[in-house]
Amino acid sequence: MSACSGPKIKSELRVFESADELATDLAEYISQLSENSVKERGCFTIALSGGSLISLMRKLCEAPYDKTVDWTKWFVFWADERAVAKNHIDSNHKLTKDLFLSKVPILNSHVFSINDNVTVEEAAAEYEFTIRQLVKIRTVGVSESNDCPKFDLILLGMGPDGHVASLFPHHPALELKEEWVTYITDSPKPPPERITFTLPVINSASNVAMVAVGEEKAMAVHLATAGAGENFDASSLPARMVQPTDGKLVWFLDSTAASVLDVSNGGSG
Ligand SMILES: O=C1O[C@H](COP(=O)(O)O)[C@@H](O)[C@H](O)[C@H]1O
Repeated sequence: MSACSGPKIKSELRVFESADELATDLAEYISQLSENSVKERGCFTIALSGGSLISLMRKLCEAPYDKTVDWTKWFVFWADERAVAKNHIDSNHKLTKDLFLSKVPILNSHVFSINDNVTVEEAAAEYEFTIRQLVKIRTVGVSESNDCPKFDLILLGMGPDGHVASLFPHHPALELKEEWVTYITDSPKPPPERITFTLPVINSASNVAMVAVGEEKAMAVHLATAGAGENFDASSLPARMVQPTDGKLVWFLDSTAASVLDVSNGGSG
């Protein structure tokens, strides 16, 4: 692995020769954050995305983590979900259940999946209400800078277009300031209806990890991490808008996703 500080305050880039090496380090990173949060707060709140990220978490289900992580203290959320049935192939919940949740002893009552039996508008409102209740009792922390939830860790994948969670380039959802959770009905990537955390929630987390593998993401990685000119339109690249206010951002990249990194960023490519 080569590591370096990213261009923004409190960000770090980790570049790995292979996706397998990335998966090894990602498991260790998550397990360390879990241990710290359980020590400090008595629980660990983690929000997951879908896509390639979930298979990159595979080493967490193996030794030593299967036995060393305090799974009963985990509270699991989704940074975004597609509006399909929970047993549908496109469901982020199904993917997570098949590849991760079914392999570790996280309590069912600590898994906060998004309702697939109501409209996206209702599901978003219900999910936000649930999170508000958990913030009230401090299972989920609260940001010192605003009233947003402060998840211990939000894990984000990134599409080749730079989308994160279900926040897509130039979408009005990128502008939301008050909402914690919103819905969209016009996703450029199918399925069109989705529920997603807003940027204020993502940027209020204690830790955000951005995970990207594959050459098709190299240009988006470069643009999201490089210094930008004054005229750069941030909304053209949602990943660039991920800038935790008080938390720490770490990028996990394989060598192909890092292949266009600026040398000035310290990226080894
Ligand atoms: O549609 C989505 O795509 C992104 C990126 O997925 P990837 O397979 O290219 O890594 C994912 O992070 C998001 O959760 C998902 O809904």
